[in-house]
Amino acid sequence: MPVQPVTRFAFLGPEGTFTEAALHSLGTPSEGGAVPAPSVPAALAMVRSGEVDAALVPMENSVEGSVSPTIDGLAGGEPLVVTREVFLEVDFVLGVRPGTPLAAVRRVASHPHALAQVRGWLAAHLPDAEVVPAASTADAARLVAGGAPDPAGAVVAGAPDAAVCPELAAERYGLDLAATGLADAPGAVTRFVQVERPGRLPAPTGADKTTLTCFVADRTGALLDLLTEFASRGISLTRLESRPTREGLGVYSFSVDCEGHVADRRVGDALVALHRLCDDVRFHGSYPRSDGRAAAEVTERFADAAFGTAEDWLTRLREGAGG
Ligand SMILES: O=C(O)C(=O)Cc1ccccc1
Repeated sequence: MPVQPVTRFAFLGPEGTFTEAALHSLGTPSEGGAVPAPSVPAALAMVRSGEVDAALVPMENSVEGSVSPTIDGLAGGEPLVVTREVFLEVDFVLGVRPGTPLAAVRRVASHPHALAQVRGWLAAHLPDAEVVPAASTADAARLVAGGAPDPAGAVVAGAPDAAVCPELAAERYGLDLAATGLADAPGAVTRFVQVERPGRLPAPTGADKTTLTCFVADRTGALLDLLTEFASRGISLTRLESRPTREGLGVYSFSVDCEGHVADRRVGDALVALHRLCDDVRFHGSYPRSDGRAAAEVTERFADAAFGTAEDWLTRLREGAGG
């Protein structure tokens, strides 16, 4: 299959988000090839409509866990596949309009995942501030910059007066840094994924991941059965998330990242079993692990050769041979 170069990327915007930093860390795209989207669903919609070739969106964070709009955006709608992942260490500053002292901050805005990672800092330093969600960290910075103090020195109603954001976003929107190093858990890492329309399957590298959504019937042991298909083939999961299907309380799908590539026999074999077992399985791609770590010990029993030998044996049996 010919590999089409990705030239136009949507990213969770506006300018100055962690997602944009992650995109630039990939060395892509070229001038004018990065298009800010107002939300994750909007970025995915731009891929589906063909307006862009790919989107870079946050998938999960080492402190706050999965980013639901990304998980749900893959699970529903026209098929999309992950073709690359990238990790970025994130830390936060408090951006304020120039001249605003910390004591004057009444309302703090940011992306919910950022707010969750600075909860302790906010409780210690701004215990009375109202905390409001924004579409992204940079959107919060943009909103703060747009707010102006009224002549009496109070903040115009509605605008937040501080943003929890990357230092780059504070700079981009002309904000002062009222505080730096806000993260409650230093060294937190966010994983971003490159999402495309199906049609391009990255070649196996020996250190890959595969992403799936499994829709299981509402019955006793369904999750155990699903997990068994991976475990019995020596496949480790690197992420497992249950998400409501919106059909009613108690009806869930499972979003799974596992080690290995669909071209690996053990992964292909597990997918066949899951297809038989589940109401539906959506394949969201196989792609290289960004840490390059090979699947934890693919032992001889789970290697491609072992599957080949076993299948040859079955073929001989079906041809009437004994053994
Ligand atoms: O809002 C951003 O800057 C994002 O890219 C999403 C996000 C939010 C918090 C941590 C990591 C990524």
